[in-house]
Amino acid sequence: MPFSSLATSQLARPARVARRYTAFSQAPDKTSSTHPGYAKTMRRNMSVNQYLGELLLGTDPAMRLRVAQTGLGLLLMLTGMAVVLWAAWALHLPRAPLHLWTLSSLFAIVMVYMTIRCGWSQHFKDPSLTLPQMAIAIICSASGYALMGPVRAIAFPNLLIILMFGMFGLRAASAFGISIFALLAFGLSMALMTSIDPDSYPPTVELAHFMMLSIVVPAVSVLAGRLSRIRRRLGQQKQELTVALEQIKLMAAHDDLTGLLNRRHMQVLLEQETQRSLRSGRGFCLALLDMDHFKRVNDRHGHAAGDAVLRAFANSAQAVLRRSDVLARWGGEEFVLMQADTSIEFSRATMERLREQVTKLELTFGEKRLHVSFSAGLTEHRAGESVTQTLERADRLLYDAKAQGRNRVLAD
Ligand SMILES: Nc1nc2c(ncn2[C@@H]2O[C@H](COP(=O)(O)OP(=O)(O)OP(=O)(O)O)[C@@H](O)[C@H]2O)c(=O)[nH]1
Repeated sequence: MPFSSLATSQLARPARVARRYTAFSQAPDKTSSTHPGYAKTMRRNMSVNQYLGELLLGTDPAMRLRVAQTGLGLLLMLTGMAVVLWAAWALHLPRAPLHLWTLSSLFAIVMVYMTIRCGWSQHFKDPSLTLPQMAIAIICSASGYALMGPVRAIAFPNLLIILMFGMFGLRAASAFGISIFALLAFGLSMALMTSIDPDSYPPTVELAHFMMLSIVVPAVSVLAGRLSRIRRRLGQQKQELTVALEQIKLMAAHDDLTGLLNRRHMQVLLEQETQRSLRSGRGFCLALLDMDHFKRVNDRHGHAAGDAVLRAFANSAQAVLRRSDVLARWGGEEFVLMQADTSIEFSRATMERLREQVTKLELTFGEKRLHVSFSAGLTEHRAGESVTQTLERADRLLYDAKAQGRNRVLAD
């Protein structure tokens, strides 16, 4: 090959490789997120996974958890059975009884799964069927022990797993009951095999097995019972914390004396309403209310009477206002009312109704009777302005209302 052609061919190679690479990289790759079919493929894959997940576990989160836990337990049983079958095959043990055992155990497993998955178990106090599941697994294990001959010791760790698995959810009495049941089932299996086949199941060995089980099984049940108590206590504490958190949230948002929203929370709501109004173009009305001559109430009747007046005002206001209206204690004897999606005319009418209602209030302190009133400045939030600007306008109107003799609502 002439040098020039060699050179050309050698030089041309990288270019071809590069072209091939480019062609390859530009080929429609369905696994690439830029490929138009990618989203569709992902959707299809997702839906297959979702479909299988929903078919096996269900959609209700509590049911999914229950079935998943049962599934894990059953999977362990299945793998245990596989080990037994393998050992039987390797040691040339009689197959027929083991196959019958495998089939009946599989039937029991499927029945348990179906009972939980189909929701039939929800009629019971414990929808996870912990005790029946454990009892079935123990019976399978004890009957397997009778068939496994030289490899029957496999059944012991299996029994411990069953006990550990189920006992987390059981109360101490049930945990104790099921461990007695396990001892009886294994004791029966051992006694039976000792009398039927003493060569493979020598009485001394079986007695030693049983004695060991009698020590280990109750010990596991005690430990599992303790764990279950800790778990229950943690659950209870979590519940108490949730309730406490709810109370704290409530207290953080409300005023102790009147039960109305407090200033901090109202400020958040006002900001939210301003943003909402900016997006929707629908305004809201704001009123600043202040009790008249409140200092005099305190001075003449005492601070407790002043507190009672504030509470009475809050109660009667809530009776007049709509559920969508938000009234908050702004501080001292001052309140803020926010009415969303409300015209100023409607808002003014509401304020007048409230004013009349409050003037009709009659509070008695011993011999003395007390009438109160409030003054208010009412305005509409204007698009684009801040809450502070709206509040300042309401405050100016309130000031004017006070200046004009009190017990009145001034709106702009
Ligand atoms: N009882 C009681 N009094 C309060 C509370 N918060 C504030 N006050 C009192 O409310 C009074 C407010 O008085 P001022 O601001 O002078 O106003 P006013 O007497 O209502 O007079 P005008 O507003 O001009 O009608 C003060 O005496 C405060 O001590 C409270 O929670 N309970």
